[in-house]
Amino acid sequence: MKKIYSPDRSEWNRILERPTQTVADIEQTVEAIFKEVRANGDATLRKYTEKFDGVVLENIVVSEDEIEEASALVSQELKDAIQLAKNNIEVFHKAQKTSKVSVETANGVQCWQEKRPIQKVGLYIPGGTAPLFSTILMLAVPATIAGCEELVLCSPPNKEGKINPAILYTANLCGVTKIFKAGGIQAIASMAFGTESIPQVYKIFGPGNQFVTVAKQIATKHGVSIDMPAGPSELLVLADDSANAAFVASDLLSQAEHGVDSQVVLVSTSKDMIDAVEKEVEKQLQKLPRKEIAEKAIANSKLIYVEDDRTANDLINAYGPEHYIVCVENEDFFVDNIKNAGSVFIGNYTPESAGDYASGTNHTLPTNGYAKQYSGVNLDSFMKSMTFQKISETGIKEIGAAIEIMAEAEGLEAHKNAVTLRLNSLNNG
Ligand SMILES: NC(=O)c1ccc[n+]([C@@H]2O[C@H](COP(=O)([O-])OP(=O)(O)OC[C@H]3O[C@@H](n4cnc5c(N)ncnc54)[C@H](O)[C@@H]3O)[C@@H](O)[C@H]2O)c1
Ligand SMILES: N[C@H](CO)Cc1c[nH]c[nH+]1
Ligand SMILES: [Zn+2]
Repeated sequence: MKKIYSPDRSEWNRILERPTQTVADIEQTVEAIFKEVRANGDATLRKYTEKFDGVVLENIVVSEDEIEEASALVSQELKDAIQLAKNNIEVFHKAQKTSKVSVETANGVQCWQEKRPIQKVGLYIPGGTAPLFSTILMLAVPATIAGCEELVLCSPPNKEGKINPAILYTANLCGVTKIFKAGGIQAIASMAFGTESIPQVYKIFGPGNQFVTVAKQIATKHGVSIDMPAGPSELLVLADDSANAAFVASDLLSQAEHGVDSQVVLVSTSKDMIDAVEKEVEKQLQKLPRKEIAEKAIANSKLIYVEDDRTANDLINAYGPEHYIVCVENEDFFVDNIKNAGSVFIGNYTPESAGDYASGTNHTLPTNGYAKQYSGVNLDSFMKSMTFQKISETGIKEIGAAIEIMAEAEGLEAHKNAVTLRLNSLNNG
């Protein structure tokens, strides 16, 4: 990890640059695969599954038998843990329901706003380096609470042409029945355009590596919307001397082990804490089964010393981390003043892993600085807000003249006429 002391503000962007490829880097590859999928559907999906996942697919659609077999391969202990996590995620996302907003803006003019579910949604479940079955809970649970009608799930197959049993078990538990063996760019393209096997959807959700993330961004040019760019995992920990260095190191490593392009950062006003965390990271790293991956991510990561709380807070807002752990005595100041972060974890006993799995919050979150403008997945992500209005005879008399004047000023006579006809009919009647 690179130690940086009191960096000048002008250097912050450079120091905190993400190791991730962006749209510009892989746009051409993505567009070429999109074009092929659009033209040749399943045949292209098979071709790129062979190329990128190294498997010749027998079937793209997961069968009922495969789902049944998978359930038998998942231990009761894991099933119970998944159930506990599902319950908490349901509680938190059900609590996000809001009632309709209705107001009489002028005498006889009633306006209201209601939410309606997005009918067809695509759920991407990462499976390249680890089978992230927890992501199904994060997507299928809110989609179901929202009332989405069609849930389409894609996840990359392994070398045997199968999807991990825990993914199939969790999908089935969440009532997802349309499950397809498709990963990466080819999966996103398939959901964007539809193929012989995979239905086209209106909005694509879910995290993934840089190829998945850029493919989702490109999909928006082809009429599909997305939750947000949710790419390689990131964590920023803010710690002072009240933090536990071993806990902090374990949190940094928890996100470093996701992928070589994960980014983890420690910000501290204590040089002693920085040194202690560095030692702990080195110690804990040796014991990790995914040491090789975590080591590469850690090599890219930063330990940053800043002189005071205000500078620390400004730097964190300039970075906009996906996950932000606050482990300092002065926690209220930082919690009150965070403007850009996907999800915030407060105190020594709130590991980021809790949000990844079981506390109830959603782990599908904006990365690469997109926390500055995007929310993480939540119940509203699966809904659209629609407005309604009903205007009475009194109401049109109340606002009609203003509409006529404004329409005329914009040179739109037909607009004006739609009001004038009604006012005349009321005046003549
Ligand atoms: N931001 C979030 O909310 C969030 C949540 C969970 C996971 N994540 C991130 O998701 C990612 C999961 O990545 P993963 O790789 O394990 O699984 P993945 O399913 O996202 O990607 C695997 C697919 O990538 C494609 N691929 C691999 N190499 C390629 C290449 N050279 N060219 C084109 N396509 C290629 C393959 O088709 C493969 O199926 C990690 O980076 C993790 O940090 C983010
Ligand atoms: N930390 C990931 C979000 O960046 C989510 C996840 C799933 N499983 C474990 N972690
Ligand atoms: Zn994680």
